[in-house]
Amino acid sequence: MTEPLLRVEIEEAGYEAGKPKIEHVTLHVQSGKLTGLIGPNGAGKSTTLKAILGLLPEVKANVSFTGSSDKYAYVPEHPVFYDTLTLWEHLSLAAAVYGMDEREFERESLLLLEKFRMTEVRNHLPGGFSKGMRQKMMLMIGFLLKPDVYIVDEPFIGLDPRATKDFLGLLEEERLRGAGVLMCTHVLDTAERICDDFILMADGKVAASGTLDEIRRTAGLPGAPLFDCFDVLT
Ligand SMILES: Nc1ncnc2c1ncn2[C@@H]1O[C@H](COP(=O)(O)OP(=O)(O)OP(=O)(O)O)[C@@H](O)[C@H]1O
Repeated sequence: MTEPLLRVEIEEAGYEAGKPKIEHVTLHVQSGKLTGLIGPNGAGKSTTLKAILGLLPEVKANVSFTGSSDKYAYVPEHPVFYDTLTLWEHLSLAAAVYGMDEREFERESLLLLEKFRMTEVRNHLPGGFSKGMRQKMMLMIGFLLKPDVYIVDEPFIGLDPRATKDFLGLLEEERLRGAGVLMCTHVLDTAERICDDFILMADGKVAASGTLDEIRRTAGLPGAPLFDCFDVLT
């Protein structure tokens, strides 16, 4: 097996000393693969992402990004934005922070605006955007950076079916380019369709991991949909 782009071994992590919320979470994200992080509410998925991103006060873990450029994009579940910057200015700011070439920035941003059907609102402030439009803005910033690894927290909730399709199309392009994706989601039928492997969490631990067939074997449910395995294992 080739060297993963992201290697995570969390011994324990949490929000307060002596009160770990997750324990013994190991996961790898491979180039060109999409890993789904799934589990019921409160299972520890977001905590795992925060531990990976270095956003938690209490973490005992080894996290290594081994991609060529060490670049990753985090797309949060709840959009974070500046009230006084337009959509275009958000893209421009991200490009500047990552030292992107001006012409490449313009070309890629215009393409992304078109793909996400947001060209007409590119000079608008996100305060006036709908939930889905804000979510699209976050996704566009992620895609603009063309990172080795995408860490995406629940991307589907605010997106309408067409935007979901646009997003999945772009994700597929990125996967073909060799990017790896770690994605948290509750939308199990989509996860089942698009993910190469899964980490199923329950009660702060990994309840099962591997390909859908491996998850089915762990659940003792050959041929079953992911939803049924989820039910049995959590
Ligand atoms: N900021 C916080 N401070 C203290 N405890 C927290 C905090 N955020 C989450 N927790 C706790 O950590 C545990 C795991 O929560 P986490 O948010 O990781 O779950 P999740 O799997 O992402 O759930 P969901 O599907 O509902 O988003 C829960 O017991 C939760 O109460």
